[in-house]
Amino acid sequence: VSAAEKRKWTLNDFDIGKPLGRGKFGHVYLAREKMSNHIVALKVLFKSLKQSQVEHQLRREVEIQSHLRHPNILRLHGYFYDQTRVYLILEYAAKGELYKELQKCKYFSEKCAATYIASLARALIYCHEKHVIHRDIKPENLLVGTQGELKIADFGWSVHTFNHRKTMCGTLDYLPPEMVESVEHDASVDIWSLGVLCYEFLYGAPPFEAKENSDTYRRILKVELKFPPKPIVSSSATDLISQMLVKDTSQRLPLHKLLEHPWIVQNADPSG
Ligand SMILES: Cn1ncc2ncnc(NCCc3cnc(NC(=O)Nc4cccc(C(F)(F)F)c4)s3)c21
Repeated sequence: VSAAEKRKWTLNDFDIGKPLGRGKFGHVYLAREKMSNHIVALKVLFKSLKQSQVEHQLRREVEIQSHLRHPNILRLHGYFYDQTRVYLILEYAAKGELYKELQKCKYFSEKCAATYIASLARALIYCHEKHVIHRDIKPENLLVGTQGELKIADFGWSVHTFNHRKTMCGTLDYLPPEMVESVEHDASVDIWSLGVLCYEFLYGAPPFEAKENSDTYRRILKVELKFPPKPIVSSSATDLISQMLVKDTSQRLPLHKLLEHPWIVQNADPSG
């Protein structure tokens, strides 16, 4: 871990700037580290989040993040706490939250959507090579950097897959079904989420959206996938989405095959 990540930070190491957004569990501010003049995003977790509770999860997030260095993954430099709050020191994504851009323009062009999906696929291939599954890929967790590049943020819910095996290396015998079930899920959960995201980028809403959660749940389990007539979307795009939103995890299009799919090859801007 770099020296910066090890040192003990305090709030008065930073000048606090404008609010950037209110994420789950806390607010995010623009901030400048006084000594280096480095611009960062500082996430201040709500007091309600007892330090003890989040401490281990934060430590795991920092641990996972410390192994990840990728242009499409937002850096978490470290965290610190004072008597009242916990603070996360994050890379600043100058163009903010992707979901706000999606709300504004309703849906993205095929070229824009393909470029975003390709860069996310590359970032997820990188994560999976490091046995990290994000598990929470959605517009709210995607930020935009100065060059318009996507940054996957918030690994607060990600897992190191071999952790499971490590804890399970002895035996699965004593695990209840739900734990065995969760051990089952693997990197292919991120392929499914990327397929949902691709659909939402092109149509402006996720494929299984329904008023009631129970309906959404049923539609996901049935993979009730329908492509609306408007906006007009190419058949190669719907072909790609259909290969990702597959119930059988082993049949989902692997991420490296996604990068070779005609829709990506013909539409994604290689610079990402
Ligand atoms: C809005 N916005 N605009 C520009 C910009 N630039 C950078 N960042 C922004 N927003 C913050 C994005 C995040 C990245 N990583 C996160 N990580 C996290 O929030 N982790 C986390 C939360 C609560 C509890 C726990 C715990 F303790 F339970 F583990 C862990 S949030 C920006």
